[in-house]
Amino acid sequence: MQPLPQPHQRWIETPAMASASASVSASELIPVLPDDTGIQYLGEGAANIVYHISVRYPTPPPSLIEEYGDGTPPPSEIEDVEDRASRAAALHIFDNKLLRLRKDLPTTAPCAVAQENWLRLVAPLFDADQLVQQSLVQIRTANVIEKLNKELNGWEHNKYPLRGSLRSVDPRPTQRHGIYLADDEHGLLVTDMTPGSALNEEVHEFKPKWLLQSPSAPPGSIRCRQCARNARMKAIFAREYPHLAPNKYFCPLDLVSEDRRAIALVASQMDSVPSKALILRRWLESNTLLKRLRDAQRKLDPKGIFLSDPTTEDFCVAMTLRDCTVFLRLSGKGKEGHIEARLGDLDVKCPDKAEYWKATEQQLIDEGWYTGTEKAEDRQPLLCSLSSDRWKIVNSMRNGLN
Ligand SMILES: O=P(O)(O)O[C@@H]1[C@@H](OP(=O)(O)O)[C@H](OP(=O)(O)O)[C@H](O)[C@H](OP(=O)(O)O)[C@H]1OP(=O)(O)O
Ligand SMILES: Nc1ncnc2c1ncn2[C@@H]1O[C@H](COP(=O)(O)OP(=O)(O)OP(=O)(O)O)[C@@H](O)[C@H]1O
Repeated sequence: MQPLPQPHQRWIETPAMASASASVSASELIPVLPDDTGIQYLGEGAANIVYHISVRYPTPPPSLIEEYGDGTPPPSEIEDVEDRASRAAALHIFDNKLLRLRKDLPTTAPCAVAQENWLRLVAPLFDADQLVQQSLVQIRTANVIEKLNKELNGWEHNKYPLRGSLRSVDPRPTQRHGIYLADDEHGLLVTDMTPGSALNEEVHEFKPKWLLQSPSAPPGSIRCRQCARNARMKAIFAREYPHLAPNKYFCPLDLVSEDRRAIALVASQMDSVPSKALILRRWLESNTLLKRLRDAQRKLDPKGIFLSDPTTEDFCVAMTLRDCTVFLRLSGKGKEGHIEARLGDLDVKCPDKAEYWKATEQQLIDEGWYTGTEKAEDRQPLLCSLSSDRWKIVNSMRNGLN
């Protein structure tokens, strides 16, 4: 198994990386984002910022070529119109795409490297229509990063909208302030999974996280890895904000359960509107995507962080699959309803995170979060599907007894 690059040589010099830069040097194959593209902030996570893009089509629209009709124009005009038509056709690659740009962090890789890793290590694990597709786009010529970083910075320092900005207020979550975009040659064009203009279309986004117990969880665990992590986070939150209700969460094992009651529960936890929960339930009962994701998580890390080499590609891809996002686009109604499901946020993790992964696991074990033996003052309800008390607690919560 080929190790991923080590910290001091991160993201360079392996054969895979060399082929990435080779493909990038064939830059004529990578589309260029036109200078006058409209770029509008959509959202961000810890590592990337995602933007809506609107490219400007040449005017008059190419359909005019048909409107010349019988009065044949001079050849130069025809050439001009044809030229514009072919430029417009080339711009269609930007249709239904978002622009995803990485933040300047030690754990993010240049987009060209991320793309090479995604193509080689992630895309083969799924069908094309199960993934948010991604491809490189050149952004250097349009000075995109400089402009966008100014905008991000401006939001933090100005109370009023920047000139030319469509946003009236800072859309960035406060905890994301202070981190900006990396000055890369490339960005990624990704399948746009935001709701379309069609009536009733909406998108549900969630992280399925660890769909199986952690291989290094202690014997007798009554919480799965994610429920252990969530219980710990809830306890920290409760100490800091004793009067606020914590975020709701669900047990990821329920997402791939064969028990219809567990699926109904998780669907209702994911969306409290009954009609939406019903759509989610039907999808959870019938989809093959999440089980495929679970099986890949198992295959790529059967031993866990303490017994595997966390710097291998397999391990890093397993961790990637434990932190990806599912986008569900719901359209239509009732039985006519359709769901398009795709996995996104599949940048192969950096092996530099190994110490963090080990420390996280050790903490969950040592503090008793897996075994439900956390300190009495931090005690959290045992809502994980691995706990035999789970239904009793769920029912008492439903009856308002908890
Ligand atoms: O450690 P976890 O399980 O809490 O996952 C981290 C995520 O936290 P979450 O629990 O999903 O809110 C975390 O997400 P947020 O910052 O909470 O949006 C990141 O995705 C992080 O990965 P990276 O540092 O961006 O590569 C994630 O780190 P790893 O997947 O590398 O562990
Ligand atoms: N293909 C997409 N279609 C629609 N929205 C998207 C898409 N990709 C990302 N987004 C939106 O942008 C947000 C941030 O994107 P993304 O998950 O790629 O960031 P990240 O930094 O990689 O996340 P993480 O914190 O998990 O590392 C998402 O939560 C989602 O709301």
